[in-house]
Amino acid sequence: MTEIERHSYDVVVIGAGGAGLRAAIEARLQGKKTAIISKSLFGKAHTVMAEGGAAAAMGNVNANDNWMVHFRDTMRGGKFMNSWRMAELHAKEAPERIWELELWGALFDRTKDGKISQRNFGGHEYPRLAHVGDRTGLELIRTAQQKIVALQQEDHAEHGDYEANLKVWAETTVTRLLKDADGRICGAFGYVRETGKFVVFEAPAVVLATGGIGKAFKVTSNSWEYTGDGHALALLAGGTLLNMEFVQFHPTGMVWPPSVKGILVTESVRGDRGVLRNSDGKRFMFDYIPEVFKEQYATSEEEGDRWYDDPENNKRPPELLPRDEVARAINSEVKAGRGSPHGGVFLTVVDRMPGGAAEIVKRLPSMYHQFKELADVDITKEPMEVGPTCHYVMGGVEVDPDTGAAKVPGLFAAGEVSGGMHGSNRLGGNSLSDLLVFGRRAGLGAAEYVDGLAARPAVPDAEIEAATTEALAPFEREGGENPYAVHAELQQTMNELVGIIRKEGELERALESLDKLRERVANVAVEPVAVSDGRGYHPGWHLALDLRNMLLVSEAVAKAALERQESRGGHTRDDYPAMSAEWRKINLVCSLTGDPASPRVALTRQPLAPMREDLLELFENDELKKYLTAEELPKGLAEEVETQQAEAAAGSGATAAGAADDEEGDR
Ligand SMILES: Cc1cc2nc3c(=O)[nH]c(=O)nc-3n(C[C@H](O)[C@H](O)[C@H](O)COP(=O)(O)OP(=O)(O)OC[C@H]3O[C@@H](n4cnc5c(N)ncnc54)[C@H](O)[C@@H]3O)c2cc1C
Repeated sequence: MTEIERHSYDVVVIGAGGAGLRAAIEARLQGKKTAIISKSLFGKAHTVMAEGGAAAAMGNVNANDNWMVHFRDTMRGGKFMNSWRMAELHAKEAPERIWELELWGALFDRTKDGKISQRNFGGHEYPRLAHVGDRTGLELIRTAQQKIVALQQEDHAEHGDYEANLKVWAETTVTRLLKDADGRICGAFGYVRETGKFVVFEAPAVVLATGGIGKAFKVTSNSWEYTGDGHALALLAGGTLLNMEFVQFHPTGMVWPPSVKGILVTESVRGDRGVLRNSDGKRFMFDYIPEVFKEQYATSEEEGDRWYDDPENNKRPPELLPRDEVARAINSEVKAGRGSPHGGVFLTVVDRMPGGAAEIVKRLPSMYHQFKELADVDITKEPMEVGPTCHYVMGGVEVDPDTGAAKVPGLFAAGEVSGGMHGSNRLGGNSLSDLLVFGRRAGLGAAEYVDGLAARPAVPDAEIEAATTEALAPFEREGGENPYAVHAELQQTMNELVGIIRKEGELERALESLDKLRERVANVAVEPVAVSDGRGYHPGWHLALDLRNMLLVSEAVAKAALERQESRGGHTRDDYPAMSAEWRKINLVCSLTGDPASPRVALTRQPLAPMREDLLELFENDELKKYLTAEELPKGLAEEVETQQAEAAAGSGATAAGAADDEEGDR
């Protein structure tokens, strides 16, 4: 009989990054007995890697900034596929969450007059990223942990037990969500990594805050824990995932040496005057300004450079276009044979800052050390070599924007694991503020859900038995596959066939490969180790279990990418290069179907909710016409567009479908 510990909570938060910690703090503040479960060490969540900052329209550096401008930028960045309600809540609440963080002890960099400093970033009209050098995520996590310790001290004073109402389960991985007979969440099942011991967390509400999926790709900026666990846990529990085709490839990852390929070079380098050049020395981004952004970006180097000191009277340089645009531009330069020696392009800050080398080191300390230590490159003297790297998944658990509730009663999600907020492409800096805004909302949503229950759901024994059997299965197989070999093949498949530029034939090949990999994943085997019933800190076993998750999310990404026949944000189809207003209206929703022992991803098309009239009014008519179909436009404008289309059709004999610029696209 396998030994299993059992613990009971009101709210279980899976993940100790920014979203998880903020959700847990909120649930505890609402009086709920809360557990935080994290497969990484406490304090080592992926959020600590966030460098650039947290976007919030506080207007500290440019008083013209406000939530409406931030909302507009976010919708533009996401190419209007965002859940507009999430983008609205985010833009309105982000400043409050940053000030709250400051009250809890965060030490942001300051402006000369003592306000929280804000820096420029791609796609943001005004300097908007609150930051701590280039270590903002670390400060966010440090502050949230400090708040958690403060709450634990309060609990100790009241109950004589620090963990009476808020306990952290570090290095503990959840492998299954548990449901009661009525299909409601009743807990989670996992193992302690150090000992391999199994634990059941009984709880009526679970918040998923597990981050992203980058480890399904070979070249990624993401850390080891990004194996799509939360996405897969939601699917396996009957939840749905939204628009998984949208995967962000950050334009600037390190390309050399091979051991560090993919590690991020923060966008702050470009925000702080860094420029991109090809092997001819040309500042090539001026050749890649898409139609939809022509109004907002400089067309000459001189104007772009003037913008840093006088943003009111100049347009921003195209190095600060949204990430998808910059990533595709770099990809095109490399493909055209104008890349750097190791397959990227050059990014340089040499001679670009008024304070010279000393200012570079001061403003970009982590980047200076990263290149010096990992690549032996002194960025104050030499350019960096950079190229696209899988960075962020916009797709994620389909949630109610206000409460973070997923489709399964009792399940909530926040942060990178959730979908909708960023549409087809996330703006830099919008994730850290997303974690705070929606982490808080999900914690609150979970607490209110628990308050509304007449009785706690019971955990059926069969659920625990099934989860135990599944977790032990890799030990039961003899002569099976090596999990590392299977993982390497999965990553290669995703990188090569479902990467930055996609084509129908390649996506079909990817799905065939994933089919074969499914059989191999079902056959991965590991040997017991010498301690703790054979399961004491056993990375091979951990990977064997994570593979199920990576396979499911890979299938979701590949299927959705094959279905969406347009190019938009983090989804570029070589065979459908234009953006289509008709496709914009469609969310692709993934769920699981078939044999529960070997489920398959099923896709359905779901209409995107039309934007509220008062939000539509925040945009210029010309901009709306570029994204929306005629019937989605405000009444007067729709009539104007219909007349134009009718005239165009009569003149050319062509059939006009969708909005005026529908098939013009933006790349
Ligand atoms: C290098 C880098 C720099 C970035 N810079 C910025 C930036 O400047 N600004 C910005 O806005 N965004 C930035 N991002 C994006 C941002 O950091 C992430 O999107 C964000 O931190 C995700 O936070 P999260 O709380 O959703 O997840 P995470 O911080 O990743 O936390 C996930 C947590 O879930 C846990 N977990 C996962 N699976 C399980 C499981 N099965 N069981 C138990 N626990 C589990 C993990 O251990 C971890 O504790 C950056 C990303 C990278 C890679």
